[in-house]
Amino acid sequence: MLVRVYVGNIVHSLNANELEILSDGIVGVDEKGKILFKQTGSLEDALLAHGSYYNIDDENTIAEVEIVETVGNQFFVPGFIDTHIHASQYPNVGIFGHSTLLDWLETYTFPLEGSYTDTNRAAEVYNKVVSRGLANGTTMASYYGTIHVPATVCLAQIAQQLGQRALVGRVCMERFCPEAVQDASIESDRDFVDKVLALDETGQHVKPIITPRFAPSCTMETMKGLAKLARERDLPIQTHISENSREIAWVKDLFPECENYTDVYDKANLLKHDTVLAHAVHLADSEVEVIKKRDSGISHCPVSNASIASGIAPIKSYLDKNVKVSLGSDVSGGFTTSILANAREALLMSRLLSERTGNSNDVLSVGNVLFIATLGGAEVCNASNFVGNFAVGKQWDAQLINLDVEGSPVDVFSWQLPKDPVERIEHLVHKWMYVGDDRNTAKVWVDGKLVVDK
Ligand SMILES: Nc1nc2[nH]cnc2c(=O)[nH]1
Ligand SMILES: [Zn+2]
Repeated sequence: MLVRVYVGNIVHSLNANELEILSDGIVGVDEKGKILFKQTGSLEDALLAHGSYYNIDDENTIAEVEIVETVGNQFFVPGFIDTHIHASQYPNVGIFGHSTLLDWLETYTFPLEGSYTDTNRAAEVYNKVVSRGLANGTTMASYYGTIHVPATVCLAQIAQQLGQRALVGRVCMERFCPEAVQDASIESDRDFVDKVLALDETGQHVKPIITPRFAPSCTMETMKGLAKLARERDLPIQTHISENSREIAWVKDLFPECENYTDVYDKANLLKHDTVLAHAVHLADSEVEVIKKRDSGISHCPVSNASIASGIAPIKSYLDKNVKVSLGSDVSGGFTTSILANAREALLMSRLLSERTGNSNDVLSVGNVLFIATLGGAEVCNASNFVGNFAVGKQWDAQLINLDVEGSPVDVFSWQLPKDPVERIEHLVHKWMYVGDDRNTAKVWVDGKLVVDK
């Protein structure tokens, strides 16, 4: 049996507030990408202790050990999980003018999405967006495609081919948009679900996710039908919630029988343990309570929330209330696929919020945002039993970060580095968080397989 051993500087989240930083870490991974052991100390001792994994399989076969060791200013971190990205909107990144949500949808988004009757165009865009995400260290993403079944199945196939884990949603919408982007037929959803389930029987690589666009796009009856389908087939759900003030007022008008935005989804039975709610910028405390009670998760999309001027979500308070929180790029409301850029924006926005509220507790730490970028994402996508950090038994979904790479945007001054090895890695992580980009993502593994090697 081949065992790959990852050695050296290892950084991962244990929970929202605790980063484990090892300078002499050793993680052993089997051929199927499963983490067999994680410890510190001497490599020789570790290999001896786990002899049964690498010694002699039978009289003639000596199993192989492959070692990947960090050198210089390098460290391993878990792959990023982007819990909210519209793959179909990728051609529009950077193109949003002065719009805000509702006019942005009409002006830029619906016309582009309507064009995915052309599956060749979809394939071109989806190859690019999945590759770009992987190059930025995103090992798993929860995608919105469009209403089109062939194009959205194609997105699932491309993620599978390129080796990125993906939840893939056919967007369901039926009103307040051009006819070219209306299809709320449950038959389309059943067809889509069957086709994506057929691609991967484990559900750990690609899986369908039920996707009512947002409350204004669907009637209560349609949302109830989708919730029933998700529950019958044990599938996750994704939608948008409480992103923009005008949108919230509109939802109030459209659903006068409901107490608030969250109540619309609750009455539709859409809130469950694997429901991903994007944005959650302007929730009332009572709504946060309901989301927590249903064990649904939030996808925080800070770059999008700044770009189309939606507002600042109080993420630290959600974490303090033990609500599940993750990060989403929300391409193309957000102009980058980079979850590192979103983690940085989350940090900055939390500082602005704290200035406004006068509450220093609103400030997120680097550890907090690394958590929501990785393990938090796994929790929100109901995948934390197999990815999100380097716990024994999970799969090796990881990035090798190299601050010394040629052309690196980060300059490290060796005389400035703390002597203590753990503090030294912490210093490097902060440098990466604020100054780094995809040039520093040297290698990416999904399921133990190397999918990016720059
Ligand atoms: N950011 C964002 N919000 C939405 N609300 C409904 N649809 C969308 C979308 O495509 N992007
Ligand atoms: Zn969105």
